Amino acid sequence: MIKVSGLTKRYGEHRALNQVSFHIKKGEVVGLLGPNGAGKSTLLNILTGYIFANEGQVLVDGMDMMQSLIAVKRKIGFLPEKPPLYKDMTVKEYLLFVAELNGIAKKDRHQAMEKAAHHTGITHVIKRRIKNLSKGYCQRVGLSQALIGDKEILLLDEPTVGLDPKQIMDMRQLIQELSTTRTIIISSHILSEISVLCDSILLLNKGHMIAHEKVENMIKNALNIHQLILRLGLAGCDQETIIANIKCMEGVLDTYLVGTYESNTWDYSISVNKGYDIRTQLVALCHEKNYPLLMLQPTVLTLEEMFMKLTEEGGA
Ligand SMILES: Nc1ncnc2c1ncn2[C@@H]1O[C@H](COP(=O)(O)OP(=O)(O)OP(=O)(O)O)[C@@H](O)[C@H]1O
Repeated sequence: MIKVSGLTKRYGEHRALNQVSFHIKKGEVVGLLGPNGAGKSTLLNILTGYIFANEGQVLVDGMDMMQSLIAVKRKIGFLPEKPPLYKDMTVKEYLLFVAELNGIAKKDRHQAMEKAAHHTGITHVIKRRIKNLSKGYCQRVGLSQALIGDKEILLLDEPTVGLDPKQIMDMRQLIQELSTTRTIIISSHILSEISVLCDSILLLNKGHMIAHEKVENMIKNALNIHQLILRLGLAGCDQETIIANIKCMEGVLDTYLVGTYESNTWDYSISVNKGYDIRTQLVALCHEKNYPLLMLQPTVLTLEEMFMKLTEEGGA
């Protein structure tokens, strides 16, 4: 449904996107993740046709975005982080206006407005002024404007930001309902939200795409890495040598200094491939090198830690 190849966007010398390629199938719900400045908004803005890339190609349903911009735009609905609402209008006036902007014939606008309002459950407030609605309802109005014109693809930028817990649950349920018949990309910082709503995760970091994985694989990968926290007393320990000694053990993926959680101690995080239990070796190493071993605690990598691992320096 959406095929992106070699997309690069430069702002002056800075590359906000660097050779990004991915393929999203019809009906897929994709979570767009990445730390601040990763390029998420830039990517969404290119996919909505709001800005253009310097290099690369976007195909939507087989149509080249550059060559068939209007036809592509007709397929894509966009809910920006701050929906473009005219607060003095009633919901009905606003949605009719959006229908007009979408090029819908006058005789069909009313029906398009009603359909979108029905989808998002705001039919009972269409006569109210937008400025008098709660944030949750404003977000629903924003979603309705994205749906007007039976859009096949929805791009949702941080759709639950600023909502209270009840509104968040309602919004998620709404997105789940819409996802049964649409292709959706959701940009979010909330990993639990992405793992509930999405089929796959597209992870960006500093303009590079570093993963496009099914959510279940991402979780499985996280579970496949075991993590140990090793606490050593300071006496006679050279941190770099300790890290080097641990890193050369079989099965160890990474080791780094976490910090101090108890006076005169250092905690080290050790990631180990599933199937390896290096605890006995670690105890032997500490004994041999006289490292004061104070704690050795296994933990499981959460999706958040997996995300941190992939987006940290050199994580790709
Ligand atoms: N109009 C612009 N002019 C110059 N640089 C820009 C412009 N827009 C974005 N950038 C830069 O491009 C990079 C990617 O920005 P973008 O807003 O796409 O990231 P993001 O992943 O959406 O971040 P956030 O989560 O903070 O919204 C950042 O370094 C940003 O400073």
